[in-house]
Amino acid sequence: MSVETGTGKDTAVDVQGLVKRFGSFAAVEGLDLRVRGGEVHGFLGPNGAGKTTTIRVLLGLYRASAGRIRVLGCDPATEAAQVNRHVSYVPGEVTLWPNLTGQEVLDALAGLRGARNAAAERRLTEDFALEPRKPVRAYSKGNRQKVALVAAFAAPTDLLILDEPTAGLDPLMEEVFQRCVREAAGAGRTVLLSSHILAEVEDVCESVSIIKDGRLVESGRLAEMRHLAASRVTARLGAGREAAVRGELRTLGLDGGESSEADPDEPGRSDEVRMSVPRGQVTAVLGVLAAAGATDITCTPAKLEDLFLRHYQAVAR
Ligand SMILES: Nc1ncnc2c1ncn2[C@@H]1O[C@H](COP(=O)(O)OP(=O)(O)OP(=O)(O)O)[C@@H](O)[C@H]1O
Repeated sequence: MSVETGTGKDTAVDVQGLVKRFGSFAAVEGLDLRVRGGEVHGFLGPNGAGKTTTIRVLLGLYRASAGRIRVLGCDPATEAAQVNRHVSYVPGEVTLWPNLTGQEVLDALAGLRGARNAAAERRLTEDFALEPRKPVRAYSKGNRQKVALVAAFAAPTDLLILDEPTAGLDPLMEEVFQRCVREAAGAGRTVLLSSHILAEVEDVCESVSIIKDGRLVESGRLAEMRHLAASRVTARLGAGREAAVRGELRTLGLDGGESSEADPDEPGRSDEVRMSVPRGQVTAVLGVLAAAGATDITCTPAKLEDLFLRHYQAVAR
């Protein structure tokens, strides 16, 4: 199945003005979300932001209260079977039939789907070090998660919707997961990844949407976000230079930075200044610091984590 061509670019997920109410409570309030075909798209937001609710609407498990939703060109409210044929879904808490073995679960899931790539399944079972002969009731949370991941990646689907899929995976398996995501994208599949593991998102996603209180607060390509985010600059200033340097930083439109007191146990050491500097001003700031004879100058490029965390603060509704 090919993705929808609706906005000039192939769009795998196209959500406009989604509202989902539970009684009088709006879990999602006018959300726009667009995922282009073939990209790995991070779906971020604090607890309770509405990610799982949105995903459930995408899968046709919840009916939207309002909005236009298209998944691979289909409306999940009326074409859920069509959507589910072409979508792999992994929830954060996988529940499986406890009396079946891992392999029997994979057989059952493939049977329900009606399509299977047995070779991919065998390879993924090995990659994720899954013990397919064990009964599911003997599996740890991480192992149950692995069964769902093997089934999802092995299925011949165009879109993977992964809702906190790596909760419970150990670091080695996290690596396998990231490799699988990259391979899926390399094969032209689209991935929508909801995750609280910011490093994971930073490593595998090309673009992200951040939601809060059921609304989109930021969306875009990570490379561009990185470019917009500020760098961290620290330096040590000689005694008596601080006021002059702060004055010069203010003329550049910066707030002069924070400073830490000189360590009383090390009287020879001067004060440290720390500041957040927009990328375009880094060269000018380094020039000011160098001219003032600053030492131990460090400049750390923007971490996406800082950008993300900005949106996680002040969550209370
Ligand atoms: N079936 C439901 N009935 C009533 N309220 C619900 C229901 N499902 C979710 N909610 C509420 O909707 C809001 C959004 O929940 P949702 O699970 O979508 O958030 P989330 O972004 O996935 O959070 P988390 O990161 O914690 O998994 C929350 O306030 C939640 O309590």
